[in-house]
Amino acid sequence: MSSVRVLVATAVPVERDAVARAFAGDGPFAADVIAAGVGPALAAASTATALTTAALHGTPYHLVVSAGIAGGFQPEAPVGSLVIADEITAADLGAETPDGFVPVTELGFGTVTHRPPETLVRDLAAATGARPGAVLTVSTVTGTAERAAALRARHPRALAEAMEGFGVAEAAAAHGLPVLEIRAVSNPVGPRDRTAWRIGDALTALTEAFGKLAPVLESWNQHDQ
Ligand SMILES: O=C(O)c1cccc(C(=O)CC[C@H]2O[C@@H](n3cnc4c(=O)[nH]cnc43)[C@H](O)[C@@H]2O)c1
Repeated sequence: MSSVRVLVATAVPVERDAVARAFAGDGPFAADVIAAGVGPALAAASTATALTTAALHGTPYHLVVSAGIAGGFQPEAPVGSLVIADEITAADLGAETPDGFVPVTELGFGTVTHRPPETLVRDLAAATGARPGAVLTVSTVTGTAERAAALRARHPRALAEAMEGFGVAEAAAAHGLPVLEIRAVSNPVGPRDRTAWRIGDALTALTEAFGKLAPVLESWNQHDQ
């Protein structure tokens, strides 16, 4: 393979622009960055459309990345820090029962977790300083300490929650492609407090992280493909 082609799916245009800033100028790999929309369903639809279009044009992607800001579980993922998913899990895809939440997999359907390539996650974590761990995908932003505690009780390895990773991962899986999720923490997961958001700091951290991706992806391209 001559050059690795990467599709980065963010939710909104400010995230897309933060990632694209890191790719300004000639780089050793081709990356397209799209604002795929907020939430897992729109993210999945937009990502799948982009992947199919590229494949039909004879320029398929080799890797898909979900990226953007996220809520960080405290104290493991402080505001401004970076997280890379070693597990992308849909945390609210299931059924509420008298005995608690049951994931769809236990109801006999589908999947709730996608796992990014282990060595790539390890090498990107080392290159960017991102902490590896589970990143949850939710359709409703957590707004209470009780909900944050319940999520952590069900997912003790969770470092962050966001709203698109699982949708992007489902689209990648439908195309047989590996997926990553890289998030910069803009707010703590927990009680709603808009004064605690640090979106600018998180976007800066996102640009810095993507600026460090190239050598790792090149080496992955040569050795793991
Ligand atoms: O209104 C609120 O209280 C509130 C709190 C945090 C985030 C939001 C959003 O609408 C942003 C959704 C957008 O950003 C990602 N994101 C950022 N922080 C979180 C979070 O704590 N939980 C889930 N998603 C978050 C998400 O991926 C969306 O793209 C509103």
